[in-house]
Amino acid sequence: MAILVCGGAGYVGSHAVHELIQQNEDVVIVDNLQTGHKQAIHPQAKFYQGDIRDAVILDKIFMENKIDAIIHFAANSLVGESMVEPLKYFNNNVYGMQVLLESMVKHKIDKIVFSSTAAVYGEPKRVPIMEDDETKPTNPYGETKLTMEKMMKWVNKANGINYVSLRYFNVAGALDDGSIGEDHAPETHLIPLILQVPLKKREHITIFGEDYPTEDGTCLRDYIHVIDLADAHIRAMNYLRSGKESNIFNLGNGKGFSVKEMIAAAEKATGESIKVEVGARRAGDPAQLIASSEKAQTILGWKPCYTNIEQIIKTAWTFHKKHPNGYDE
Ligand SMILES: NC(=O)c1ccc[n+]([C@@H]2O[C@H](COP(=O)([O-])OP(=O)(O)OC[C@H]3O[C@@H](n4cnc5c(N)ncnc54)[C@H](O)[C@@H]3O)[C@@H](O)[C@H]2O)c1
Ligand SMILES: O=c1ccn([C@@H]2O[C@H](COP(=O)(O)OP(=O)(O)O[C@H]3O[C@H](CO)[C@H](O)[C@H](O)[C@H]3O)[C@@H](O)[C@H]2O)c(=O)[nH]1
Repeated sequence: MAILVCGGAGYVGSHAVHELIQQNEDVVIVDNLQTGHKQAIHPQAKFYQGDIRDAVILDKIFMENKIDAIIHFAANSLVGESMVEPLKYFNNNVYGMQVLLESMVKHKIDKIVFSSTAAVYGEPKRVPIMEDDETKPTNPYGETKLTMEKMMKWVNKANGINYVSLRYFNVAGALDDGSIGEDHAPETHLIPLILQVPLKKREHITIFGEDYPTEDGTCLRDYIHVIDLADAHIRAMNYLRSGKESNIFNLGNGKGFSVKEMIAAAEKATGESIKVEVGARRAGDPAQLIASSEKAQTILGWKPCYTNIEQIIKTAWTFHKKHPNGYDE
């Protein structure tokens, strides 16, 4: 039996595939390569280039392979873009989930592990955030992910498809050897943008606002290493395999780092000084997002291995030094 990884050529998906194959799982990938990279596809995975909104390709995959469970990463995930093109997000994320679930019902696949996000919470009323805290997304991206969670909830009741939704906080880092890592275009995430300065691809990093109600005035985020995240997906899949009920888990390290602390940590990790400018706030940024991952620790037995922020940044640095222009060059 194989695992179908939707979006396995992307940043998080490629690391999850790597860990699945390390654990001797058979992996099938479907990815339309809209943001994914051929070079990130594990050579031992069977790859179908296609779109999850295409029921015909899903039929073909389910008929040609014995699929035990699905891990679903395929989505659009830029908060800013979702504010200006919300329908693109509803189409790819929500309609994509609909076609995938319909196909799962048709082919009697009853397990799915889903990439959700801290963006489902919106502006948190308290930190650390717990899974049953209020969900009130402040952007269409978060709204689509919450809708996708609700679709799984109702399909679970009606059709018996069991799910685990993993609400990630800020994903960071790369495989230790730097063979795969984060390559988004445009890049919007803080760590790869900071690292573009010592790579001489960017003059300085702009801090988006230093007037937040935090100790140094910059936003606090909870950074979780992509390999710890991959491990959580495998645990979630095995949790479903053991017949346990559908569930939702936060995934983070439980500690917030400010933008200024991240820049200082990157200077230490790279041994280079990083030029900084302070700019205006970015619309929609909550002052702090910090996870309580207690539930994942208790129920999935998950424990992050990468808790040192410099070490997390170092793994990203190894990837970027090896691939200064991303995968394609
Ligand atoms: N990176 C983060 O910080 C973060 C945080 C929280 C949640 N997430 C979620 O994790 C998932 C993966 O994020 P990522 O950073 O790896 O993104 P990514 O863009 O690198 O990966 C997504 C992959 O899915 C593919 N894809 C998208 N739409 C598709 C479709 N319709 N059919 C087939 N393939 C399709 C893309 O080509 C890409 O390979 C996303 O669902 C995202 O919302 C990411
Ligand atoms: O050039 C930059 C880029 C980012 N930041 C700041 O750095 C922090 C982290 O920003 P990222 O863009 O790296 O990450 P976000 O916290 O905005 O977003 C992440 O968490 C979200 C959940 O809220 C979504 O899941 C999203 O996909 C995921 O990348 C924010 O305070 C942001 O304002 C800067 O100061 N300068």
